[in-house]
Amino acid sequence: MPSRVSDAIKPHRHVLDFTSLKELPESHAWSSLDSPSSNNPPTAADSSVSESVPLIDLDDPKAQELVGRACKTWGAFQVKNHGIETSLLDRIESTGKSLFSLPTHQKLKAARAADGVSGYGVARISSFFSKLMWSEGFTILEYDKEMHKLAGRLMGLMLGSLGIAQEDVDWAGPNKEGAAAIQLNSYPACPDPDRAMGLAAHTDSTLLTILYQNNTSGLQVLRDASGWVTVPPVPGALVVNIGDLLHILSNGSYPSVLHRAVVNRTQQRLSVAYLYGPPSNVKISPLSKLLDPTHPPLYRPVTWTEYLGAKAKHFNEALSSVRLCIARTGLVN
Ligand SMILES: C=C1C[C@]23C[C@@]1(O)CC[C@H]2[C@@]12CCC[C@@](C)(C(=O)O1)[C@H]2[C@@H]3C(=O)O
Ligand SMILES: O=C(O)CCC(=O)C(=O)O
Ligand SMILES: [Fe+2]
Repeated sequence: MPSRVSDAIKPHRHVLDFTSLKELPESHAWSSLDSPSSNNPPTAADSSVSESVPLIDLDDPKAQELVGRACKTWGAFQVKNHGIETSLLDRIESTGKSLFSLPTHQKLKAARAADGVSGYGVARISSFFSKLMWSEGFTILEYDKEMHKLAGRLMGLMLGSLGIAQEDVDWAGPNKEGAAAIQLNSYPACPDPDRAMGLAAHTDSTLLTILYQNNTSGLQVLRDASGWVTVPPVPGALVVNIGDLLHILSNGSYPSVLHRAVVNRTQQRLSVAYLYGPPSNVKISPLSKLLDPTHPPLYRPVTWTEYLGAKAKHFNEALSSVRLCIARTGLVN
Protein backbone atom coordinates (compact mmCIF):
# COMPACT_ATOMS: atom_id res chain seq x y z
CA MET A 1 0.00 0.00 0.00
CA PRO A 2 1.51 3.41 -0.91
CA SER A 3 2.62 5.46 2.09
CA ARG A 4 3.03 8.82 0.38
CA VAL A 5 0.77 10.86 -1.89
CA SER A 6 3.38 10.81 -4.63
CA ASP A 7 3.26 7.00 -4.60
CA ALA A 8 -0.51 6.93 -4.75
CA ILE A 9 -0.80 9.09 -7.86
CA LYS A 10 0.04 7.37 -11.12
CA PRO A 11 1.85 10.29 -12.74
CA HIS A 12 1.19 9.40 -16.38
CA ARG A 13 -2.58 9.23 -16.02
CA HIS A 14 -3.28 11.19 -12.82
CA VAL A 15 -5.11 8.15 -11.49
CA LEU A 16 -5.19 8.02 -7.73
CA ASP A 17 -5.33 5.03 -5.40
CA PHE A 18 -7.99 6.80 -3.30
CA THR A 19 -8.27 4.14 -0.61
CA SER A 20 -4.71 4.68 0.57
CA LEU A 21 -5.06 8.39 1.39
CA LYS A 22 -5.86 9.84 4.80
CA GLU A 23 -5.82 13.46 3.68
CA LEU A 24 -6.63 15.40 0.52
CA PRO A 25 -3.54 15.85 -1.66
CA GLU A 26 -2.90 19.41 -2.93
CA SER A 27 -3.43 18.10 -6.47
CA HIS A 28 -7.10 17.50 -5.58
CA ALA A 29 -7.75 20.52 -3.32
CA TRP A 30 -10.03 22.99 -5.11
CA SER A 31 -10.27 26.66 -4.32
CA SER A 32 -12.32 29.37 -5.98
CA LEU A 33 -9.05 30.76 -7.32
CA ASP A 34 -8.05 27.74 -9.37
CA SER A 35 -11.51 26.88 -10.66
CA PRO A 36 -13.40 28.79 -13.35
CA SER A 37 -15.95 31.05 -11.63
CA SER A 38 -18.94 28.93 -12.69
CA ASN A 39 -17.27 25.86 -11.25
CA ASN A 40 -16.84 26.90 -7.67
CA PRO A 41 -16.70 23.95 -5.30
CA PRO A 42 -19.76 23.38 -3.14
CA THR A 43 -20.37 25.70 -0.22
CA ALA A 44 -22.54 25.13 2.83
CA ALA A 45 -25.06 27.69 1.50
CA ASP A 46 -25.73 25.62 -1.63
CA SER A 47 -27.34 22.75 0.23
CA SER A 48 -29.89 24.94 2.03
CA VAL A 49 -32.20 25.03 -0.99
CA SER A 50 -35.61 23.45 -0.48
CA GLU A 51 -36.78 23.14 -4.12
CA SER A 52 -36.23 19.85 -5.86
CA VAL A 53 -36.25 18.60 -9.47
CA PRO A 54 -39.65 17.15 -10.46
CA LEU A 55 -40.32 13.42 -10.05
CA ILE A 56 -42.49 12.27 -12.97
CA ASP A 57 -44.49 9.06 -13.10
CA LEU A 58 -44.24 7.85 -16.71
CA ASP A 59 -47.59 6.07 -16.26
CA ASP A 60 -49.25 9.42 -15.51
CA PRO A 61 -51.55 10.41 -18.42
CA LYS A 62 -50.08 13.92 -18.08
CA ALA A 63 -46.48 12.65 -18.37
CA GLN A 64 -45.81 14.47 -21.66
CA GLU A 65 -46.94 17.82 -20.31
CA LEU A 66 -44.96 17.32 -17.09
CA VAL A 67 -41.84 16.35 -19.06
CA GLY A 68 -42.20 19.47 -21.24
CA ARG A 69 -42.53 21.72 -18.20
CA ALA A 70 -39.54 20.10 -16.47
CA CYS A 71 -37.39 20.44 -19.63
CA LYS A 72 -38.20 24.15 -19.88
CA THR A 73 -37.74 25.07 -16.26
CA TRP A 74 -35.20 22.63 -14.83
CA GLY A 75 -33.40 20.85 -17.68
CA ALA A 76 -33.61 17.75 -15.48
CA PHE A 77 -36.18 15.54 -13.80
CA GLN A 78 -36.49 12.12 -12.20
CA VAL A 79 -38.70 9.35 -13.59
CA LYS A 80 -40.43 6.41 -11.93
CA ASN A 81 -42.41 3.59 -13.58
CA HIS A 82 -39.80 3.80 -16.34
CA GLY A 83 -39.86 0.11 -17.18
CA ILE A 84 -36.25 -0.66 -16.23
CA GLU A 85 -36.20 -3.63 -13.86
CA THR A 86 -34.67 -2.95 -10.44
CA SER A 87 -32.65 -6.15 -10.86
CA LEU A 88 -30.91 -4.69 -13.95
CA LEU A 89 -30.01 -1.53 -11.99
CA ASP A 90 -28.76 -3.67 -9.08
CA ARG A 91 -26.61 -5.69 -11.48
CA ILE A 92 -25.12 -2.53 -13.04
CA GLU A 93 -24.32 -1.24 -9.56
CA SER A 94 -22.62 -4.39 -8.37
CA THR A 95 -20.66 -4.76 -11.63
CA GLY A 96 -19.54 -1.14 -11.25
CA LYS A 97 -18.48 -1.71 -7.65
CA SER A 98 -16.43 -4.78 -8.60
CA LEU A 99 -14.72 -2.93 -11.44
CA PHE A 100 -13.75 0.04 -9.28
CA SER A 101 -12.50 -2.17 -6.45
CA LEU A 102 -9.92 -3.85 -8.70
CA PRO A 103 -6.31 -2.91 -7.94
CA THR A 104 -5.20 0.22 -9.83
CA HIS A 105 -2.69 -1.69 -12.00
CA GLN A 106 -5.52 -3.90 -13.26
CA LYS A 107 -7.85 -0.99 -13.97
CA LEU A 108 -5.03 0.69 -15.87
CA LYS A 109 -4.95 -2.28 -18.25
CA ALA A 110 -8.22 -0.84 -19.59
CA ALA A 111 -6.92 2.77 -19.53
CA ARG A 112 -8.53 5.12 -22.04
CA ALA A 113 -6.06 6.20 -24.74
CA ALA A 114 -5.29 9.93 -24.86
CA ASP A 115 -7.49 10.35 -27.93
CA GLY A 116 -9.86 7.49 -27.11
CA VAL A 117 -13.50 7.45 -26.05
CA SER A 118 -13.85 4.26 -24.03
CA GLY A 119 -11.84 2.90 -21.11
CA TYR A 120 -10.77 3.70 -17.55
CA GLY A 121 -9.45 7.02 -16.28
CA VAL A 122 -10.05 10.46 -14.86
CA ALA A 123 -12.93 12.57 -16.20
CA ARG A 124 -12.37 13.63 -19.80
CA ILE A 125 -12.97 17.25 -18.84
CA SER A 126 -10.01 17.16 -16.41
CA SER A 127 -7.71 18.91 -18.87
CA PHE A 128 -9.75 22.12 -18.43
CA PHE A 129 -8.92 22.37 -14.72
CA SER A 130 -5.70 22.89 -12.79
CA LYS A 131 -6.95 20.62 -9.99
CA LEU A 132 -7.96 16.97 -10.28
CA MET A 133 -11.38 15.59 -9.47
CA TRP A 134 -12.12 13.11 -6.68
CA SER A 135 -13.49 10.42 -8.93
CA GLU A 136 -12.62 7.73 -11.45
CA GLY A 137 -14.62 6.42 -14.35
CA PHE A 138 -15.10 3.73 -16.98
CA THR A 139 -16.63 4.65 -20.33
CA ILE A 140 -18.15 1.76 -22.26
CA LEU A 141 -19.52 2.15 -25.76
CA GLU A 142 -22.50 -0.07 -25.64
CA TYR A 143 -25.96 -0.55 -26.94
CA ASP A 144 -28.25 -1.70 -24.18
CA LYS A 145 -31.73 -2.70 -25.30
CA GLU A 146 -33.64 -1.67 -22.19
CA MET A 147 -32.01 1.73 -21.70
CA HIS A 148 -32.22 2.40 -25.43
CA LYS A 149 -35.95 1.72 -25.32
CA LEU A 150 -36.43 4.12 -22.40
CA ALA A 151 -34.30 6.81 -24.10
CA GLY A 152 -36.49 6.52 -27.24
CA ARG A 153 -39.64 6.79 -25.13
CA LEU A 154 -38.33 9.91 -23.35
CA MET A 155 -37.35 11.46 -26.71
CA GLY A 156 -40.93 10.84 -27.88
CA LEU A 157 -42.32 12.63 -24.80
CA MET A 158 -39.92 15.54 -25.20
CA LEU A 159 -40.63 15.97 -28.91
CA GLY A 160 -44.36 15.51 -28.27
CA SER A 161 -44.29 18.28 -25.68
CA LEU A 162 -42.77 20.55 -28.36
CA GLY A 163 -45.70 19.66 -30.66
CA ILE A 164 -43.62 17.34 -32.85
CA ALA A 165 -44.40 13.73 -33.71
CA GLN A 166 -41.43 11.42 -33.16
CA GLU A 167 -42.08 9.87 -36.59
CA ASP A 168 -41.53 13.29 -38.22
CA VAL A 169 -37.89 13.26 -37.14
CA ASP A 170 -36.21 10.77 -39.53
CA TRP A 171 -33.68 9.37 -37.11
CA ALA A 172 -35.84 9.48 -33.95
CA GLY A 173 -38.77 7.22 -34.88
CA PRO A 174 -39.41 3.93 -33.10
CA ASN A 175 -36.81 1.24 -33.87
CA LYS A 176 -34.29 3.78 -35.14
CA GLU A 177 -30.68 3.44 -34.05
CA GLY A 178 -29.56 6.13 -31.61
CA ALA A 179 -25.99 5.98 -30.39
CA ALA A 180 -25.04 5.67 -26.74
CA ALA A 181 -22.18 5.46 -24.28
CA ILE A 182 -22.33 4.17 -20.73
CA GLN A 183 -20.25 6.00 -18.13
CA LEU A 184 -19.62 4.36 -14.74
CA ASN A 185 -18.54 6.93 -12.15
CA SER A 186 -17.08 6.19 -8.73
CA TYR A 187 -16.64 8.89 -6.07
CA PRO A 188 -14.71 7.37 -3.17
CA ALA A 189 -15.27 8.62 0.38
CA CYS A 190 -13.13 11.74 0.69
CA PRO A 191 -11.17 12.95 3.74
CA ASP A 192 -11.87 16.64 2.95
CA PRO A 193 -15.09 16.80 0.90
CA ASP A 194 -15.58 20.59 1.18
CA ARG A 195 -12.35 21.19 -0.74
CA ALA A 196 -12.78 18.39 -3.29
CA MET A 197 -14.84 18.19 -6.47
CA GLY A 198 -16.28 14.86 -7.65
CA LEU A 199 -17.12 15.96 -11.17
CA ALA A 200 -16.85 19.62 -12.08
CA ALA A 201 -19.83 21.55 -13.44
CA HIS A 202 -20.58 20.63 -17.03
CA THR A 203 -23.39 20.01 -19.47
CA ASP A 204 -23.56 16.70 -21.34
CA SER A 205 -23.05 16.69 -25.11
CA THR A 206 -25.99 14.34 -25.50
CA LEU A 207 -29.62 14.61 -26.49
CA LEU A 208 -30.45 13.29 -23.06
CA THR A 209 -28.65 11.42 -20.30
CA ILE A 210 -30.33 8.85 -18.06
CA LEU A 211 -28.52 8.64 -14.75
CA TYR A 212 -28.73 5.94 -12.12
CA GLN A 213 -27.30 6.96 -8.75
CA ASN A 214 -26.94 4.61 -5.80
CA ASN A 215 -28.47 5.63 -2.50
CA THR A 216 -25.82 8.29 -1.81
CA SER A 217 -26.52 11.87 -2.83
CA GLY A 218 -23.98 14.01 -4.68
CA LEU A 219 -25.58 15.11 -7.95
CA GLN A 220 -26.45 18.80 -8.09
CA VAL A 221 -28.06 20.83 -10.87
CA LEU A 222 -27.74 24.57 -11.29
CA ARG A 223 -30.97 26.49 -11.19
CA ASP A 224 -30.65 30.20 -11.81
CA ALA A 225 -32.91 31.38 -9.03
CA SER A 226 -31.83 28.86 -6.42
CA GLY A 227 -28.18 28.08 -7.15
CA TRP A 228 -26.98 24.47 -6.81
CA VAL A 229 -29.84 22.11 -6.02
CA THR A 230 -29.19 18.55 -4.84
CA VAL A 231 -31.02 15.80 -6.73
CA PRO A 232 -31.77 13.32 -3.94
CA PRO A 233 -31.60 9.62 -4.77
CA VAL A 234 -35.13 8.22 -4.94
CA PRO A 235 -35.19 4.40 -4.71
CA GLY A 236 -35.99 2.94 -8.14
CA ALA A 237 -36.06 6.33 -9.90
CA LEU A 238 -33.75 7.50 -12.68
CA VAL A 239 -32.54 11.06 -13.32
CA VAL A 240 -32.90 12.53 -16.82
CA ASN A 241 -30.66 15.43 -17.87
CA ILE A 242 -31.14 17.52 -21.01
CA GLY A 243 -27.94 17.60 -23.07
CA ASP A 244 -26.56 20.15 -25.52
CA LEU A 245 -27.88 18.38 -28.64
CA LEU A 246 -31.49 18.62 -27.40
CA HIS A 247 -30.79 22.26 -26.58
CA ILE A 248 -29.83 22.72 -30.25
CA LEU A 249 -32.70 20.58 -31.60
CA SER A 250 -35.26 22.54 -29.57
CA ASN A 251 -33.62 25.83 -30.65
CA GLY A 252 -32.94 26.67 -27.02
CA SER A 253 -36.46 25.93 -25.70
CA TYR A 254 -35.12 23.03 -23.65
CA PRO A 255 -31.80 24.29 -22.30
CA SER A 256 -29.11 21.78 -21.36
CA VAL A 257 -28.56 21.64 -17.62
CA LEU A 258 -25.31 22.51 -15.86
CA HIS A 259 -24.66 19.83 -13.26
CA ARG A 260 -21.86 18.51 -11.06
CA ALA A 261 -21.13 15.83 -8.48
CA VAL A 262 -19.94 16.58 -4.97
CA VAL A 263 -18.39 14.04 -2.61
CA ASN A 264 -18.78 13.09 1.03
CA ARG A 265 -16.60 11.94 3.92
CA THR A 266 -18.07 8.52 4.65
CA GLN A 267 -19.51 6.72 1.66
CA GLN A 268 -18.38 5.75 -1.81
CA ARG A 269 -20.91 7.03 -4.36
CA LEU A 270 -21.55 5.26 -7.64
CA SER A 271 -23.44 6.57 -10.65
CA VAL A 272 -24.10 5.13 -14.10
CA ALA A 273 -24.84 7.54 -16.93
CA TYR A 274 -26.50 6.35 -20.14
CA LEU A 275 -25.42 9.05 -22.60
CA TYR A 276 -27.84 9.01 -25.51
CA GLY A 277 -27.33 10.78 -28.81
CA PRO A 278 -28.32 10.58 -32.47
CA PRO A 279 -26.74 8.18 -34.98
CA SER A 280 -23.25 9.46 -35.69
CA ASN A 281 -23.88 10.57 -39.30
CA VAL A 282 -26.97 12.67 -38.50
CA LYS A 283 -26.67 16.45 -38.47
CA ILE A 284 -28.60 17.97 -35.58
CA SER A 285 -30.10 21.40 -36.14
CA PRO A 286 -33.11 23.29 -34.77
CA LEU A 287 -36.33 21.51 -35.79
CA SER A 288 -37.90 23.33 -38.73
CA LYS A 289 -41.36 23.19 -37.17
CA LEU A 290 -40.11 25.39 -34.35
CA LEU A 291 -38.81 28.08 -36.71
CA ASP A 292 -40.48 31.11 -38.27
CA PRO A 293 -39.34 34.65 -39.07
CA THR A 294 -39.59 35.62 -35.42
CA HIS A 295 -37.85 32.42 -34.28
CA PRO A 296 -34.81 31.98 -36.52
CA PRO A 297 -32.44 29.04 -36.02
CA LEU A 298 -29.96 29.81 -33.26
CA TYR A 299 -27.51 26.97 -33.98
CA ARG A 300 -25.79 25.58 -37.05
CA PRO A 301 -26.16 21.89 -37.99
CA VAL A 302 -23.67 19.62 -36.27
CA THR A 303 -23.15 15.85 -35.91
CA TRP A 304 -22.57 14.32 -32.46
CA THR A 305 -18.98 13.54 -33.41
CA GLU A 306 -18.35 17.13 -34.53
CA TYR A 307 -19.96 18.40 -31.34
CA LEU A 308 -17.79 16.16 -29.14
CA GLY A 309 -14.80 17.72 -30.94
CA ALA A 310 -16.13 21.21 -30.11
CA LYS A 311 -16.62 20.11 -26.48
CA ALA A 312 -13.07 18.78 -26.24
CA LYS A 313 -11.80 22.14 -27.53
CA HIS A 314 -14.16 24.66 -25.90
CA PHE A 315 -15.66 22.70 -22.98
CA ASN A 316 -18.59 24.70 -21.56
CA GLU A 317 -18.33 27.24 -24.41
CA ALA A 318 -19.04 24.51 -26.99
CA LEU A 319 -22.68 25.54 -27.42
CA SER A 320 -21.69 29.15 -28.10
CA SER A 321 -19.14 27.89 -30.62
CA VAL A 322 -21.95 26.47 -32.83
CA ARG A 323 -24.34 29.37 -32.25
CA LEU A 324 -25.32 31.49 -35.22
CA CYS A 325 -24.97 35.23 -34.86
CA ILE A 326 -28.10 37.10 -35.81
CA ALA A 327 -27.03 40.29 -37.55
CA ARG A 328 -29.42 43.10 -38.41
CA THR A 329 -29.10 42.21 -42.09
CA GLY A 330 -29.86 38.50 -41.57
CA LEU A 331 -28.07 35.43 -40.29
CA VAL A 332 -24.32 35.16 -40.35
CA ASN A 333 -22.23 32.34 -38.97
C1 LIG B 1 -20.32 10.25 -25.49
C2 LIG B 1 -19.63 10.92 -24.59
C3 LIG B 1 -20.18 12.01 -23.73
C4 LIG B 1 -19.03 12.31 -22.79
C5 LIG B 1 -17.87 12.10 -23.68
C6 LIG B 1 -18.20 10.73 -24.30
O1 LIG B 1 -17.41 10.49 -25.43
C7 LIG B 1 -18.02 9.64 -23.24
C8 LIG B 1 -18.01 10.18 -21.82
C9 LIG B 1 -19.01 11.31 -21.60
C10 LIG B 1 -18.67 12.15 -20.37
C11 LIG B 1 -19.21 11.59 -19.04
C12 LIG B 1 -18.80 12.53 -17.90
C13 LIG B 1 -19.04 14.01 -18.21
C14 LIG B 1 -18.55 14.34 -19.64
C15 LIG B 1 -18.62 15.86 -19.90
C16 LIG B 1 -17.17 13.77 -19.80
O2 LIG B 1 -16.12 14.33 -19.56
O3 LIG B 1 -17.27 12.45 -20.28
C17 LIG B 1 -19.31 13.49 -20.63
C18 LIG B 1 -19.02 13.71 -22.13
C19 LIG B 1 -19.99 14.71 -22.74
O4 LIG B 1 -21.21 14.59 -22.56
O5 LIG B 1 -19.48 15.64 -23.36
O1 LIG C 1 -22.35 11.19 -10.86
C1 LIG C 1 -23.20 12.00 -11.14
O2 LIG C 1 -24.19 12.22 -10.43
C2 LIG C 1 -23.07 12.83 -12.40
C3 LIG C 1 -22.42 12.08 -13.52
C4 LIG C 1 -22.41 12.88 -14.78
O3 LIG C 1 -22.76 14.03 -14.79
C5 LIG C 1 -21.96 12.25 -16.04
O4 LIG C 1 -21.52 11.09 -16.03
O5 LIG C 1 -22.07 12.93 -17.07
FE1 LIG D 1 -22.95 14.77 -16.82
